[in-house]
Amino acid sequence: MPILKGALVVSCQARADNPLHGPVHMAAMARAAEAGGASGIRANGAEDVVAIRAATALPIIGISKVWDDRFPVYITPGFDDAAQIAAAGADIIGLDATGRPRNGEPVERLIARIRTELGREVFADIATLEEGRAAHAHGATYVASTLSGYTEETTARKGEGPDLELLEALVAALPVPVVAEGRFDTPELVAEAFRRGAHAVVVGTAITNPREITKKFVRAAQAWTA
Ligand SMILES: CC(=O)N[C@H](C=O)[C@@H](O)[C@H](O)[C@H](O)COP(=O)(O)O
Repeated sequence: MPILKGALVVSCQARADNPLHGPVHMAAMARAAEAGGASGIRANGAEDVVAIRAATALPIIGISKVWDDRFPVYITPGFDDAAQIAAAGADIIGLDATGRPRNGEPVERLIARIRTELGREVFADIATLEEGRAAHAHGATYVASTLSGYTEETTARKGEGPDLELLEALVAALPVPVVAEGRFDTPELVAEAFRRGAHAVVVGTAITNPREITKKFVRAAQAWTA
């Protein structure tokens, strides 16, 4: 199932250090997101994807985060990671499509194999316009601003809210659906993304990470009481 135009996709992810880590909590998050009107789910790891697949019929963008000190790429670095996520029930495979070194085959081959051997759409996480163009040329179905602020070249962007300029540039340059993802943490920013031509918007932390949401409120409380 594809991600439809105008979709609000909710990213349901919690790392091992998060009290909500684990498939039971992530499946409940996905059900809550669906009940709230979400049109898609992004999820990490085969266990979470299996549980979410059982909980909802919404399209799932599945990723597999694999950390390896030798390589900067950790979002679905290799074909085996993609195959596991597809087998778990993901409709669409999300991956790091930057040109950075990865533990696996070159990204162009990875994209081609996911499409032909797994029969899945590819959701390309990138950080720059050039990477977006390359991902499209390699056959990505969707191109998303996910990694802006998280690569060496773009770290300066991280403290600055979502990368609306990159979003706009991708929309102008590419004939494929461009998805806004990364620090879209208010309804107003979601509306702004659509105004700038986004096909869909993915929201994670601001909806599904109560620890980080609590921190924001606590900071406000502390600033007031200091
Ligand atoms: C850089 C990276 O690894 N991003 C990850 C990708 O899956 C997630 O940690 C983000 O939560 C997701 O992209 C949604 O973004 P935000 O949580 O800002 O709404």
